[in-house]
Amino acid sequence: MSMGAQKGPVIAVVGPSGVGKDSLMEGLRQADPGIKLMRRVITRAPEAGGEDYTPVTEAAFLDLAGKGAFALHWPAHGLHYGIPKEIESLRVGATAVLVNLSRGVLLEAQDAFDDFRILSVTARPEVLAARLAARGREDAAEVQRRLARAVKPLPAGLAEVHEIDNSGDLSAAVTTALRVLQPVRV
Ligand SMILES: Nc1ncnc2c1ncn2[C@@H]1O[C@H](COP(=O)(O)OP(=O)(O)O)[C@@H](O)[C@H]1O
Ligand SMILES: O=P(O)(O)OC[C@H]1O[C@H](OP(=O)(O)OP(=O)(O)O)[C@H](O)[C@@H]1O
Repeated sequence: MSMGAQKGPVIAVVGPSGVGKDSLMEGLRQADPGIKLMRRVITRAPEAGGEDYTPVTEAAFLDLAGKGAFALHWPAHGLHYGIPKEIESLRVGATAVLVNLSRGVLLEAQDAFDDFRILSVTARPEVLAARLAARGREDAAEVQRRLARAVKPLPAGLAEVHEIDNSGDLSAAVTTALRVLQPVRV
């Protein structure tokens, strides 16, 4: 890193499956090219659709974790997810780096990053169900399991949480999110 290079904050985007985390992140990047998205390492089959991710086998994931390659990693939905330590270099010169995290790793993330904020995305339950069905990445049984964990609360002790309702138009949620991120810009 060059002397004096500015590091953008890490913005965790969290909320239940189908709420629109990835859509909101993509909308924010399109609205401001200085906003970067952190690509996750996931033990999900390649070409499953949705977000841009790095697909790996379970053995490769465990090897990477063992080598200390991840700033954060966690299991969910029968998969493993990892955030490579390269997130720190992505922050350099960025307005912000957005990363899709489990609600379960937020306290750990708050300790891991020196400038950390949270966008907590919400939508009405019937909206979640309709969106997961329409997305079509998971089968009906997996959709039901995801809906069952939709109400999981955020942990206590988080310093900065901004709630964004994405029950309506995505563009409205993007506009609201840009507004709440405004004060963090330098
Ligand atoms: N505001 C919105 N209005 C309509 N559809 C939406 C909206 N936000 C997201 N979607 C759609 O809902 C589905 C789930 O969104 P996604 O971004 O994959 O959610 P998440 O990453 O939280 O699981 C996708 O098919 C997406 O296109
Ligand atoms: O502990 P939770 O807050 O419930 O989150 C569990 C997992 O769900 C999301 O994954 P993913 O983006 O693969 O699924 P989604 O797009 O259906 O939310 C999120 O990024 C976590 O990895």
